[in-house]
Amino acid sequence: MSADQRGPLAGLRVLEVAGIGPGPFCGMLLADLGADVVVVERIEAEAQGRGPQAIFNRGKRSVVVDLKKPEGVEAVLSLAAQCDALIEGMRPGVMERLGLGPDVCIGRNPRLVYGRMTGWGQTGPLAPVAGHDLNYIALSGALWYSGQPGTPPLAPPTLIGDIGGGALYLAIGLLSAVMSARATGRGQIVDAAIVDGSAHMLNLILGLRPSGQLVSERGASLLDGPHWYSTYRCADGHFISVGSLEPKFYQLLLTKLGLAGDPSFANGYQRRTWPELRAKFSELFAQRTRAEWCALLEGTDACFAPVLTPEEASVHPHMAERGVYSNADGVLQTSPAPRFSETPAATPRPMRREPDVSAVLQRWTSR
Ligand SMILES: CC(=O)SCCNC(=O)CCNC(=O)[C@H](O)C(C)(C)COP(=O)(O)OP(=O)(O)OC[C@H]1O[C@@H](n2cnc3c(N)ncnc32)[C@H](O)[C@@H]1OP(=O)(O)O
Repeated sequence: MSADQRGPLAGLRVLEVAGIGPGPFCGMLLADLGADVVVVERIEAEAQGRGPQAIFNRGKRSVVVDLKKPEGVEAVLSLAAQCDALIEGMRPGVMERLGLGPDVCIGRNPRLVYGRMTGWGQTGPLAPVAGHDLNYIALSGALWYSGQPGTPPLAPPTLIGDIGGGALYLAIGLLSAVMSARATGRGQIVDAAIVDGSAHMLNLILGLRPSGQLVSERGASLLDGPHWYSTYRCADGHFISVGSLEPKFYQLLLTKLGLAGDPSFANGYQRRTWPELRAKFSELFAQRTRAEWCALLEGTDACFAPVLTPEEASVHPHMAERGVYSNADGVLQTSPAPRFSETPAATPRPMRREPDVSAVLQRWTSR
């Protein structure tokens, strides 16, 4: 184990076949927490610069291998034989065609956890076709919930599908299967599909259906309709958020806004009042700048926060004190999460390219 592999996953060896989006993000998460992640890059892989790879490949090492050559496939099999987990995110069937399918890899290493990251999953009528985050969450039911009446659904770019429903579910799947392999000596395949993960994430809000707090009509549910759970534009064009879900916090918000005595807000929990009260809030919040609303509401129990850009977030006193963002190597990025009291993660360093596969094998077989 090298000195920079610090964190709760130190000693875990992961082989990542280079892909796009959720697979590499999962590899970054594991590397952030101390795993030794080696990426199998394509021959034409760009040199690591300040592109997107600079962040999601941080903390990893890489080797360039041509998987279209038998010796390249054999080299990757020799790495698979020495690691705990493998991540691949190609179209179903591609790894098998290359001679690197789960049967072959687990045949070489019975304890291997073989992680497969896709949008549609390994099975089902859509499994073989191309798609991206937005398509996967649209099909899963997770996209439907976003948006206001009369507007098309809006999803935070790739956060719900690629990251929430994809990379994070792959990570928990891999770590669960590694725990199981350590107990039983048997590895297995983890089929992490964004349609499964993003649908699974819906369970929290699906729980609101029986009570009628989640309904099919846009803008009429507990978390997309009320004026007290929304974002608003301020006088300077910036935005703020209020999320005063509980009556005592709503009352405080009204008091702070000077609306406690206004009878129209007294029934603010009744759905029929929401469109009118939302319009009133919009008018009110448009009268002052974001900074003025922060001065009035931030740091109180009114459940308020300004909507910040990542650059602004990085210097906000709360975020800065916790060191959530860093500017490592001149690239704005966020720090490893979550935090561990006994095995803190190391500060991520840029990916380093190994001269060849034998350099990795030497490290992986020397301990
Ligand atoms: C913004 C987002 O939503 S990101 C999430 C995108 N979706 C996914 O990742 C889901 C799973 N992946 C996929 O469905 C597909 O990989 C897609 C749609 C992303 C891309 O499709 P394609 O570009 O057609 O790639 P596909 O995965 O089918 O094949 C990869 C090719 O690269 C080749 N390849 C991969 N690594 C190497 C290597 N190191 N050396 C040589 N060839 C390589 C494979 O052999 C394969 O070529 P082949 O079909 O000739 O055998």
